[in-house]
Amino acid sequence: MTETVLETDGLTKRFGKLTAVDDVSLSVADGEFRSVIGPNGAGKTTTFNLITGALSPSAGVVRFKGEDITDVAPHERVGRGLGRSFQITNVFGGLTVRENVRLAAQSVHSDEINPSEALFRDKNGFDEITEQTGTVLEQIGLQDRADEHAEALAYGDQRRLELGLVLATDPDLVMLDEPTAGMSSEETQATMNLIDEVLSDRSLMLIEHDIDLVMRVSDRITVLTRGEELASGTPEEIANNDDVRDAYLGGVRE
Ligand SMILES: Nc1ncnc2c1ncn2[C@@H]1O[C@H](COP(=O)(O)OP(=O)(O)OP(=O)(O)O)[C@@H](O)[C@H]1O
Repeated sequence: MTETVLETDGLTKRFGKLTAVDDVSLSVADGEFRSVIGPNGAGKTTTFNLITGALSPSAGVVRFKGEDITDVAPHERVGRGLGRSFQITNVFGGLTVRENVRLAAQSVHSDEINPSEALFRDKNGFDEITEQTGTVLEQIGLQDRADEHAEALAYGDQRRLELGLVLATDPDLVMLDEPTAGMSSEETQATMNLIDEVLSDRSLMLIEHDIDLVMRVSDRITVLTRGEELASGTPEEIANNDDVRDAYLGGVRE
C-alpha cells in the first residue's frame, strides 16, 4: 500500500448557494479499502460523482494513477481503470447474465482497438473477452445461471451481477455507492464477503451506512460532514476521534 491510486485536491462542488462538496483533498493508496461515511446530505454521493466524472467540479482536481483526469469523460475513466458501480438499470433484463457481463467487458476493450486493426484483432479480442467473461462469472458465482435472462435473477443475484459488470471492466479502483442498500443483514454480510473476496487485489472506495460493517472491513475511513472532510484515518482512529463522535457517531443515526 505505498503508491497512490487516487487523489483529489481541493475538490469542490456548488449547486447554486449550496456547497455540497467543500475543498476535499483525499488520497487513496493502491490496494486500499476506503470507506466514506457521513450523515445524510454530507456530500458522499456527490464526491463519488466528481471522481467518476458524472459531475464536473466547481473547483479542484482529480488525479488517477498520477494523471489529472478532471476533464476526462466518464467512459474514458472506466477505460483507464476507474470502475464505477452499475445500478440495476444498467443491467439489460432481456439479455442473459453472460451477455451482460460480456457487454461490460467489451465496453472497455473496444476503446483499445484501432478500427483499422479491428479486422485482424477481432478474433484475439473475442477470445480475451470470452475468457474474461468466464472468469467474472466464476468470481461472482453466477456461472450456473449464465444463460438465464438477467431479469429472472433474484434481487441478491442481480446485485452480484452488478458487481460482475464492474469487475468485467478490469478496474484498478472500484467505486461502490451503497452496494448493500435494501438488503437484509444476512444478504449484506454475504455481499460484503463477496466484495472482499473479488476485490482483494484492487482498491475500493465504498459508501456504506452500516457503521459496524465499515469499521470491520475498511483499511481507512473518511468522514464527511456538510461537504467537508471531518477526519480520515484507520477504523480505530475514527472510532476514537472526538470530533467524529460529536458530529456523527454519537449523533442520531438513520
Ligand atoms: N444535482 C443536485 N442539485 C442540487 N443539489 C444537489 C444535487 N445533488 C446533490 N445535491 C445536494 O447536495 C448535498 C449533498 O448530497 P449528496 O447526495 O452528495 O449527499 P450524501 O452524503 O450522499 O447523502 P445520502 O447519505 O443521503 O445519500 C445535499 O444537500 C443534496 O440535496
